[in-house]
Amino acid sequence: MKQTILDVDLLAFEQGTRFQQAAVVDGLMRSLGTGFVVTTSDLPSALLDEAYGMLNRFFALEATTKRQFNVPEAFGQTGYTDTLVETAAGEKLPDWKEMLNWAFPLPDNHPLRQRFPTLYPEQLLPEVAVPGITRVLQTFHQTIAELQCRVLRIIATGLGCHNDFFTDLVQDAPTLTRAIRYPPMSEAPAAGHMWAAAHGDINLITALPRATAPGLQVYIDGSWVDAIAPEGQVIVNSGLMLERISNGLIPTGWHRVLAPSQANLERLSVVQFCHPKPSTLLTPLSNCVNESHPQRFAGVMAADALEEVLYKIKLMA
Ligand SMILES: O=C(O)CCC(=O)C(=O)O
Ligand SMILES: [Fe+2]
Repeated sequence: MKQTILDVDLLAFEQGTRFQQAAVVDGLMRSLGTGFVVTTSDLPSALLDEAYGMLNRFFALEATTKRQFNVPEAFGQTGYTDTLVETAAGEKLPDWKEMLNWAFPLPDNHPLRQRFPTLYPEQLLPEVAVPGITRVLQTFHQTIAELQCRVLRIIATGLGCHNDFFTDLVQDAPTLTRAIRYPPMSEAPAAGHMWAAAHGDINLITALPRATAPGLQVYIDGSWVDAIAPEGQVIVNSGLMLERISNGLIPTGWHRVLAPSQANLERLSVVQFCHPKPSTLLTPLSNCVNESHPQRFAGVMAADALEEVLYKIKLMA
């Protein structure tokens, strides 16, 4: 059967009849069989445009200025990451992209920060270079994080759990928002680099609002398909951690970012990786294990799974 990406109606789940709720859950689970689903976003279009405007100003700065916002010991979990650093697992060539990452700041003495300092670095945003950027990017982060929680409630229901199964797990987690600039391919240092080589994300789910240009492709039924988030909607893809928890029932959504043929085109995107707390033991849910689906994965701590991937993608040098 050909699988397709469906649009899931969050309000029908939250305010609809039992029958409507069941239809939403069913549609979401069918769609996530591809690793992807689309949903309406509460992100005001004006906020997204304001964020892209400020990010454009940041990425247009001199390379030496941008590098002042790099935090070497943060492994790409906050601040600026230069081009040609992140490398998809198993790939030889690094991606042709530069990034700014940020998360919700936790207090110094928060027990999760004390225990997992690598995953909770002191947040650094380029406020001095682009005044006002912190407020815009933090509002963006909060709005999308709340949207991801709403999607997770439907996923939890689809997995046969209480709809709040993920709510505590994502509280104070190192959920990360990432702005990416993909420079024109004509400026790449060698042939063979991609904007972002094929990969699955490590986290639970990732939200991808509209970008400034095409390029995102998703792997469905053995082929690469262009994916463009329509105005007012976000694409959500499932990550490796959700695949593990669901015992493979929800596969990881494989994707890549391929530059269109115009060699002088650049692209900006902002995506958010929704994480569980690093102390979470990610283990297949008993609901998802039966005779025809034997337990595929052992339990692993979320922090270990994340650090292993940060090492493999060359963020943890
Ligand atoms: O830029 C995009 O549209 C996707 C980015 C992405 O897949 C990632 O950073 O993991
Ligand atoms: Fe990704």
